Amino acid sequence: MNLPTLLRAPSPTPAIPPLHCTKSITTTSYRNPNTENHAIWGQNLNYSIKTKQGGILPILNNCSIQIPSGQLWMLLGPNGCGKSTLLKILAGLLKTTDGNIYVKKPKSFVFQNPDHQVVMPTVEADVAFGLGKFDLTYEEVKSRVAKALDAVGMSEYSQRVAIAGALAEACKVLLLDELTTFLDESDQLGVVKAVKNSLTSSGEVTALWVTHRLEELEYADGAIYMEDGRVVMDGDPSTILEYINRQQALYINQINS
Ligand SMILES: Nc1ncnc2c1ncn2[C@@H]1O[C@H](COP(=O)(O)OP(=O)(O)OP(=O)(O)O)[C@@H](O)[C@H]1O
Repeated sequence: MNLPTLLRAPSPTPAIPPLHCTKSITTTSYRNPNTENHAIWGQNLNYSIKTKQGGILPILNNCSIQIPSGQLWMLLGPNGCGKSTLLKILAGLLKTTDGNIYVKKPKSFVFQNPDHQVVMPTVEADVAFGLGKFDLTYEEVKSRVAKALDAVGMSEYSQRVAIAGALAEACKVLLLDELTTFLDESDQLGVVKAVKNSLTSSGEVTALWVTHRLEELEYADGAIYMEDGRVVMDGDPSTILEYINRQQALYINQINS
């Protein structure tokens, strides 16, 4: 049995419906990177993949982004708009087709599923260690470990361990991909607060956090909204939230009419 692959159930429906916007609204204008004030900067990033049929599928289209140092920014947008791709490009896990990038180093990418970290969080594996002497199925071990972690209020600890691993490396930039997707509401807010506290106490770590959960915006210093492979809006989280709520209302009206 592969203990590190223990997974939690996926969270309920994403908060953001497939919105559609046809033009840029209030994106910042991007000049040369100010590396003193910005930890993350990307200009006109393009990324496409080759399809099995030999065609080209564009994923990012002239996508530009900049995040001030020492702040927590959230990256939002409908499913498939390119958030994870952008994050992986900033992390250096994917190469852009073209565009310019600056990301302060050291940087670390924390995956949605903590089991995908290169250095595995050992929380679940440690809890499961004593179960080796029993003849249990994978599902039984998974369920016992989940219940035991729940019982001591540690369900969200794998994510925290993954983040701690990044902080231990003295990372200047944390790139966090939907960390709270597998967590319930109380664990979710615990992880957001842990990241926010780490940033506040260090003063020099910058984090970009991909999320679908609008309630997390409360903890953000800034937010970016993407559609169709590009940034359409960035800045104050409450302005982004108003925009998303307006678009959601329009979307619901459209499907009801
Ligand atoms: N290797 C790949 N092969 C085919 N399509 C891909 C590949 N990688 C990404 N895509 C497509 O690119 C688009 C953007 O993917 P990405 O995962 O970046 O979106 P996302 O905004 O993070 O989505 P989600 O919110 O659902 O996680 C999606 O339509 C996805 O299906």
